[in-house]
Amino acid sequence: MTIDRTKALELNNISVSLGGTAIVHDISLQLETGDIGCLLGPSGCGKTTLLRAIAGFESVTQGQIQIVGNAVSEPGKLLPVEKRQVGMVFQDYALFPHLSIKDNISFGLQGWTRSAKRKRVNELAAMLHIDDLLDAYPHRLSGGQQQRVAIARAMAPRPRILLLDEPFASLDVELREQIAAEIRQILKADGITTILVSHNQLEAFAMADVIGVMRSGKLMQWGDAFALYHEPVSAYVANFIGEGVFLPGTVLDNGDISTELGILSGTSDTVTSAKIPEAGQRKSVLVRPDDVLHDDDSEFTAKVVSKAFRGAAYLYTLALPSGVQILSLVPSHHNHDVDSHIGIKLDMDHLVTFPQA
Ligand SMILES: Nc1ncnc2c1ncn2[C@@H]1O[C@H](COP(=O)(O)OP(=O)(O)OP(=O)(O)O)[C@@H](O)[C@H]1O
Repeated sequence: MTIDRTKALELNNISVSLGGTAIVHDISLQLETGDIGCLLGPSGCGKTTLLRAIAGFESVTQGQIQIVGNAVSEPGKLLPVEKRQVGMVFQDYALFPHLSIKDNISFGLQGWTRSAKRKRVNELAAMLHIDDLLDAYPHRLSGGQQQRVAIARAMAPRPRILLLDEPFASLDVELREQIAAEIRQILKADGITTILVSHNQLEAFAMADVIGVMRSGKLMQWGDAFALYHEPVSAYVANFIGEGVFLPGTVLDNGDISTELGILSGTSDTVTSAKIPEAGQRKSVLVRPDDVLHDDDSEFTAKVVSKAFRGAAYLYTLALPSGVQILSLVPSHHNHDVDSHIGIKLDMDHLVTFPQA
């Protein structure tokens, strides 16, 4: 049986200006029904503006936004927010202080019968573990509890799309990843298509099926966490997602790349360019910390510059003889002193290279 994976959200080449300044440039993306997408990027890159355009608070100067196949925004057309069937959770949660939690959650359920309302409120309260708070008022709740209520309120009318703007921003940093994973399960159980804004990649990884990395109003890459980490399309995305360094290298006649840590072969440049690189070209090879293995028998050595304890592993910063520094993630029972020399080798199953800057 094929599952109907209708496009819940489609952005086709949209641009958005604020006060006459172009903020979002020519962005296209799609989200399937029930999927969770995350817009990730540094402060000021236009994530919130894009979310607001999807919600209907901002109009587009170019392109089209479709929600479940209906054009809701295009130049000259802006379907009002209340007609888009979107649910929203803002950073500050914006609960109604004079309403009980129960009434906050059922606020958007006008027109529902009393029993249908009660059923939906109880169902969401159970999912979000706020059942015992239904008669309380917002001021009595912790930040985490208020956030759950805000999410329940936005989910209640079964919106076509749920929009979350930095939903974990006011929670403790240690809690964020865990709560993101928990909220993901709840959204998935309810089948709600969601798009959230974040500048924290761990949050994005824990929560989203698809992640869009933004920079200066542009969408640099739209893909799952694996693709962003292992197949970044640009040096910017490679730098932004995960840790890693660029190891200088030179293309050999057979397409392999000669580097300070040996000759590297494997698919390279498949992502950045269809052309086979020419011999002699200088390249930057993306080396992730998990690509660098400790091996006492290796012909290559590096000096330990610093190390950071990460629980199960140490993240070592190592200096190669040329001075180039690389990172290596090593199980923490291998404890090497700073300034000592260790043998290392690369273990990479595919190469990601970029033209050398
Ligand atoms: N009304 C406005 N008029 C002109 N420029 C604006 C307006 N509102 C926001 N901007 C600018 O638009 C850019 C994008 O802002 P936006 O809030 O979308 O970014 P963001 O990626 O969500 O950032 P953050 O993570 O800090 O919230 C910023 O440079 C901001 O200064």
